[in-house]
Amino acid sequence: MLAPEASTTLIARMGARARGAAGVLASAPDARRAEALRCAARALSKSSETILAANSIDVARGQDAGLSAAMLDRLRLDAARVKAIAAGVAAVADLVDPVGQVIDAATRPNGLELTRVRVPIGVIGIIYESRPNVTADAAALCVRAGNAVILRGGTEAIESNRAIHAALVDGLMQAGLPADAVQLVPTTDRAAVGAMLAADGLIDLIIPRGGKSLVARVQAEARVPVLAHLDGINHVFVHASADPEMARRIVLDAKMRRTGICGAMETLLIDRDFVDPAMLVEALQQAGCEVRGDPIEASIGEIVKPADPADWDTEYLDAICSVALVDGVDAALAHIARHGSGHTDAIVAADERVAEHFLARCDSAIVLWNASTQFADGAEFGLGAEIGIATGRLHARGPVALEGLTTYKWVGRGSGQVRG
Ligand SMILES: NC(=O)C1=CN([C@@H]2O[C@H](COP(=O)(O)OP(=O)(O)OC[C@H]3O[C@@H](n4cnc5c(N)ncnc54)[C@H](OP(=O)(O)O)[C@@H]3O)[C@@H](O)[C@H]2O)C=CC1
Ligand SMILES: N[C@@H](CCC(=O)OP(=O)(O)O)C(=O)O
Repeated sequence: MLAPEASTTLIARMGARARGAAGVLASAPDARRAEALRCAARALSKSSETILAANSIDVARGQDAGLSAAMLDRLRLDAARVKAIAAGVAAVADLVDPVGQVIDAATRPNGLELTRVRVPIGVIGIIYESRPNVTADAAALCVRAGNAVILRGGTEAIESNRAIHAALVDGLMQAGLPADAVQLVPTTDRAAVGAMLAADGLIDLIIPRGGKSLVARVQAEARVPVLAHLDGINHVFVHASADPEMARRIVLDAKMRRTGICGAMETLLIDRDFVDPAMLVEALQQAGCEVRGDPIEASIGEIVKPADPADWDTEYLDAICSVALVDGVDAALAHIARHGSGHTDAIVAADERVAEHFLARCDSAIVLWNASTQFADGAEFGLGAEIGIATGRLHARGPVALEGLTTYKWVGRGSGQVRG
């Protein structure tokens, strides 16, 4: 266990080094930042065996600790996955540089020319789950957008993360950029997470990517601005006007394509006037999903397990789903407002007016009409990659990639104007 003062000192040192590196990155030419990522991609490929050996230590420890099959799958690497990680880093190098982009420009009546120009945020701290590919993805996106990053990955992935981090640093140094641009918190002690959350002035933005326990800690302790990437209690609402076959396909995909990702549907809301609610419930059950609902509602078919109040607020991340009948779109919106987590919610409807009402009123980061919630993904949105899905209310919502990792500044060009 680290004493709180020791973790504060550790993060303060890392933050100071990151600040120095952020200055270098922000002024480095685009080609240099891109080159660093290409070198890092090559270093990752070359270190494949070292990374896999480190990963096998993590996986063995995870097995001993009784990690679930889903968590072990997220943790485990093989040669193909390492290759995909390296390819992902190289792909970020090919994205268009956001730094220096002019967002808009105007000339004031007095002749003062104003532009808004994209700039890096500075030092970003990311706290994320035990999934080693996130170490490379997050670092690559931060560096490409001119930011230094402090990475705090999940405990179970520490050895894998150390090996991946070493390759990333190798790439930075080959391109003449500072190693301190990408730092990995060297301890798994959660005191370091607390120190990151309190590191105002050292870290400019914290991105917490995780579930309930992390949410609670961030809410209680964060003194640094937070771009929350939190849980996905996602809904699909099937309106009375929905085409039944389209509804069936979307509901099945939203729940069952991958049950363990944050974009999976957790609650199905069906309009009481929809033609065949039981068909949707049966389709889920036949696909192996446990459906929890109100067994008294005969029209939703045979419900083996009743839903209790906690179900509406549960992110199962598993082949389990809650289902409720609701009276129209406004009742669905009220349910989502009460129980949703601001991640991704969808409506299936043929009635355009109802769908547009839902899209306008549902206040989640991603709202979809006639499409599966599993599209919540940076690559699917054409962003090239993602840090994750931002679930808060700040400027960057939904899939966050390069643009979300920048801020802007106003640049004024005058010819001697004074305000007088
Ligand atoms: N919105 C998005 O983009 C994404 C959201 N998620 C969400 O993440 C969750 C699944 O991931 P899971 O593995 O359970 O993630 P956890 O929330 O358990 O862990 C994520 C990270 O937070 C840390 N952490 C958790 N609780 C605390 C605490 N109390 N104090 C300090 N650090 C803490 C963990 O550290 P430690 O190693 O010590 O446990 C880990 O580094 C789901 O809710 C999923 O929806 C996942 C991916 C993307
Ligand atoms: N947005 C990504 C998944 C992000 C995610 O949920 O990650 P994880 O919980 O670590 O498996 C996708 O749709 O593939």
